[in-house]
Amino acid sequence: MDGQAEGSSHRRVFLPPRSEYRFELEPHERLSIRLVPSPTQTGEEPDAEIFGAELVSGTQERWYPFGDEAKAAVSSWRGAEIEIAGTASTEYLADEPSPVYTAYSNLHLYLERRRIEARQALRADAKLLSTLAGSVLDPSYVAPRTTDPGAEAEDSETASTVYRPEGQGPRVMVLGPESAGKTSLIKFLANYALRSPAVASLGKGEAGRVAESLRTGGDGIIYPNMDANLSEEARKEKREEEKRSDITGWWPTVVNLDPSDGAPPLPCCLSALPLSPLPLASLPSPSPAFPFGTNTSTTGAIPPGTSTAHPVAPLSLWLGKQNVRDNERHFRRVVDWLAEGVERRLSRDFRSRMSGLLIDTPGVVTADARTKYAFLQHCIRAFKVDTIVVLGHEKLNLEMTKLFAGSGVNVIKLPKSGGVVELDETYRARLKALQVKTYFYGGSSAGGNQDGMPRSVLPGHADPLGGVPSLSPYSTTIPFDLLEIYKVGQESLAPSSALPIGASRTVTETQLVKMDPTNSAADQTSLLHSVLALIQPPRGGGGAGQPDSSTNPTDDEIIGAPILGFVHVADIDTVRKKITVLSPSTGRLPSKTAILGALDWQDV
Ligand SMILES: Nc1ncnc2c1ncn2[C@@H]1O[C@H](COP(=O)(O)OP(=O)(O)OP(=O)(O)O)[C@@H](O)[C@H]1O
Repeated sequence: MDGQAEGSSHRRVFLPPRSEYRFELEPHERLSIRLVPSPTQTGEEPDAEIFGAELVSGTQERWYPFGDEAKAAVSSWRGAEIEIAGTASTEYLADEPSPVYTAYSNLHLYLERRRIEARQALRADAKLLSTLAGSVLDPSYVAPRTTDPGAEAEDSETASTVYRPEGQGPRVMVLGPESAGKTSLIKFLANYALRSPAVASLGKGEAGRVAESLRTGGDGIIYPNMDANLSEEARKEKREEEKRSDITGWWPTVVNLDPSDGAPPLPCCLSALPLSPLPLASLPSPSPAFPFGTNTSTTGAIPPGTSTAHPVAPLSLWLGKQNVRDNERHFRRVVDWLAEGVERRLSRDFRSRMSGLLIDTPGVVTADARTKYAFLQHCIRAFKVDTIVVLGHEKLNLEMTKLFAGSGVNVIKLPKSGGVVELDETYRARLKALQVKTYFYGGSSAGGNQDGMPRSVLPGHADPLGGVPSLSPYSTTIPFDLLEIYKVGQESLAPSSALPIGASRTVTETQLVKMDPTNSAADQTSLLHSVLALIQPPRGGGGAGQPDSSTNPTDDEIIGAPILGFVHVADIDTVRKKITVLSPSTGRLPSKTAILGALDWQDV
């Protein structure tokens, strides 16, 4: 296709009502789609959406770009005509009915009812309201961490009794085998929630205050005495404005517990992404590198996009592995910390609380049945899941129903969509490399092909996919002893003679080990070309020229610390005892405390 004038491939496709047009892009293929504004055959307004994100037609042609091997489907309730530019080696109109129009939208309606009930409960509960609006948390509304470090899953039930369900929106977990369409369903449910005509407010005027807070650069969270300092006149003006602005749409939090390729912001992370219907209520699907919108917080370099919903203050923790089964005990610990972060948020942000959680999970494999899905059970308890959705897996559905019978957890079976694409290992490896590359170098537009030949830019492709600008990564050289790097659960390489008498050399699989690049050649080797997560220094950081910790932080302080950014280890100078790292933006690194995982990358 390279070198071919893509303008020649403009074509129109007619979508009958409740149909689905699917496409799958190969490497180097790009596509643009727009909704043609002409009325349907029955004279109705046409409509089209991609995983629940509406395509908007207007007087000006509005094109939606796709690339990076994106695979998706355009669905239409009333029927529509779409115009397509570019080529896709696979594209077809589905010949079987899509579950989007039946099972998936029914699920959304059920969740919508649950959110409205939660809103009613919140509006009616004065004590809870004052708690939520307060900056001081009432501990009775915060679920504590479910387990103590190292405790087994079975112990966790007793610890969760303090949790209060009042005013909680639905907490949905989507389960299924690999490539069941779990992430796509989460995106669909998130988009439908964001687009809802409901107003996530506590009553008249609340939405205006949220808007005001966001407009003035705040976090959109309403604190109790925010109005107290205003003059009477300013208050009156505000009340007037509040009447005018009612933000519609819920504020769901997507929790991603699947650290494999495609995880936001990078593989090996577990994240909670509180979504906001402002400025625009949709998570589009231009590239699989950003499955849930662009994530700005960890780079500091990417300005929030105006064309996509983006998370407000997302929380990412470092698992350091792409497969949760590689070290399940460690996974559970990270999950507990993430759940605690989410719980704190839901206790002070009423809109997130009433909107609920949408939890994406790694695909289950047959081996999980042997351990009774122990890691899933742990996550379900940690996040106080009340609705389990099983996508296209009879046995898993039966087993979940049995496991949670009588526990108040609702298990719902949904069909898998025929459009879901099985992704192979080489695709997954390319996606992982693309995510890392995009993090450091930003997006690349489709301005030229590999031979440097200019090619006609497809409509909508002048800017990089996802609106992520190109970045010029910055390299910093740091002495070994200034950067504290930890790794999880590997045997210490100290010679036995250096250990106290009687001490065993084994380090438990969840213990954190401080790396020693000065003395350990093995540590130097494992650091080179790795991507390190920089975490919030547990004890406040050490300032310029000083290491972050004077005393060793505890394991939990490190595991539970939010990720502030990532660096790539480009070079290790063993003679000068320095490490050269690449970061996406200039300026001081956000932290000098890092964790190593299994994520590495080389620019090829
Ligand atoms: N209806 C559809 N039409 C076309 N492509 C689709 C459709 N539904 C899903 N896909 C694509 O199929 C692929 C797999 O779907 P998805 O990522 O949702 O599955 P998953 O169950 O989350 O997979 P994993 O187990 O890898 O997490 C994705 O590239 C997605 O965009």
